Amino acid sequence: MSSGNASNVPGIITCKAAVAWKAKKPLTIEQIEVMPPQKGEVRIKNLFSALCHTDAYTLDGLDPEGIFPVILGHEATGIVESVGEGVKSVKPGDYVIPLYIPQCYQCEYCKNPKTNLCQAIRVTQGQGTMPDKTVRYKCQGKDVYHFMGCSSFSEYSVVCEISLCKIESSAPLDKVCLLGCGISTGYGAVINTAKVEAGSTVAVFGLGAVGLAVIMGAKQVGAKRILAVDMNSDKFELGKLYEEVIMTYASNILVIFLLAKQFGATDVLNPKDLKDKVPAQQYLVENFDGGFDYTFECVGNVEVMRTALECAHKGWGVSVIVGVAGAGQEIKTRPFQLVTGRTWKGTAFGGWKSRDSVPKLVQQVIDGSLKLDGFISHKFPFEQINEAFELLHAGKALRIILTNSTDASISS
Ligand SMILES: NC(=O)C1=CN([C@@H]2O[C@H](COP(=O)(O)OP(=O)(O)OC[C@H]3O[C@@H](n4cnc5c(N)ncnc54)[C@H](O)[C@@H]3O)[C@@H](O)[C@H]2O)C=CC1
Ligand SMILES: N[C@@H](CCC(=O)N[C@@H](CSC=O)C(=O)NCC(=O)O)C(=O)O
Ligand SMILES: [Zn+2]
Ligand SMILES: [Zn+2]
Repeated sequence: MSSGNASNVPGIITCKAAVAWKAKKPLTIEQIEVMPPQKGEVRIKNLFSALCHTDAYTLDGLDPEGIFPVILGHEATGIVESVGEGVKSVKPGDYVIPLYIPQCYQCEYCKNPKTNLCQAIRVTQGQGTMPDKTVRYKCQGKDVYHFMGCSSFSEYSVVCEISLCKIESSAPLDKVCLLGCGISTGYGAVINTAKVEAGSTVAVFGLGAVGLAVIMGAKQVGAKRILAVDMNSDKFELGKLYEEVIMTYASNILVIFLLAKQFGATDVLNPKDLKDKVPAQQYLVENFDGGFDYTFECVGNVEVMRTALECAHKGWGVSVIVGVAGAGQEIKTRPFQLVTGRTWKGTAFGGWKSRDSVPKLVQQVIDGSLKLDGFISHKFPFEQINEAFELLHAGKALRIILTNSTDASISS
């Protein structure tokens, strides 16, 4: 790797990255060139990054904004390597979490307490570039696009200063990467978006890390009944999935794999078990006191979104869409469902204003009030990234942490 020069101006870094050249094809580990950070930009060394379903969705060609070749990845912890002109909030050596929803503090969205959707760089971020409409990555002489403003499946990446938060150096860096997306999203969906009250009833569809974080949040706020729904019954109990994972990937498994019930679910349902093909919403309304106070869709399936809305309680039930549906998909229901008092909402990053909130969530991890271990099923070296995608697709993993850098150290 070559870095820097005699005048202290950062130079091009040559390092490894997992490049997605095309949709639906495995990533390839390549030598890439990472340009120096420009005005308002920061170059970071990614230490740990985790896979989110949204990375798989984009690699599968389902994202209308998907663009290739690209470096995916958006749940990471890193260390600042160099900063561009004008950068004040971080300096080389600071530990950081990249944020796919930035916080500029200046746009009308940042000034509005009702939203976390800073729009300062949204257009160019969606086009896979930095705000000046150019990219900072090259591979085999070709430009490679950025992803969600993060591209953490690279040893080094360049991100906007407004897309970074500085975190405590004492944080467990190999775990708090999860706060860059999935766990913050599920937890925030409960706390910020739905504002679930103690004593509520809750149904959660989809028991990946996002859905399990919803369950964790619902339990924390004192929900009295939490139904966990998944087509994969292995997600309900500590056991079956765990045993299979141990047998297959014995060298990589962590001995912490808590599933729906361990997170706080009081009831579980596999819709495949419903007799006589009764629609799931009908079954749920009939068997759960007319429906739930709050429901959360954490799958990305528009049929499930409809079920989640229609099993929210008549008169007051609120259904939150968390899952991201594929290009061309649309939601539908009878308007009568809304006329009769159900509310349909959505959430991005759990409603957290990112730079203000993520350092506080990290602090909660440090003080032990927010626990992340149960969301981590595997830790792999970065080079095993394709195996990690296969496990996620097969429903045999929650969050898989990739160790991006040889000098990253793992907390106990
Ligand atoms: N709105 C936001 O800000 C964010 C949205 N997401 C989205 O949230 C969703 C969940 O993400 P992860 O937990 O990472 O995914 P995951 O792939 O780990 O988990 C999804 C779960 O849904 C289950 N599932 C699949 N089909 C189902 C069905 N018909 N009914 C019930 N369960 C079903 C799977 O078995 C799996 O357990 C994805 O769509 C992802 O793109 C993720 C992060 C942030
Ligand atoms: N690019 C897609 C939409 C993808 C999407 O909805 N992303 C979520 C985060 S998913 C994280 O894992 C999100 O927060 N979106 C807000 C945003 O401004 O993109 C499409 O074009 O439909
Ligand atoms: Zn994500
Ligand atoms: Zn803003």
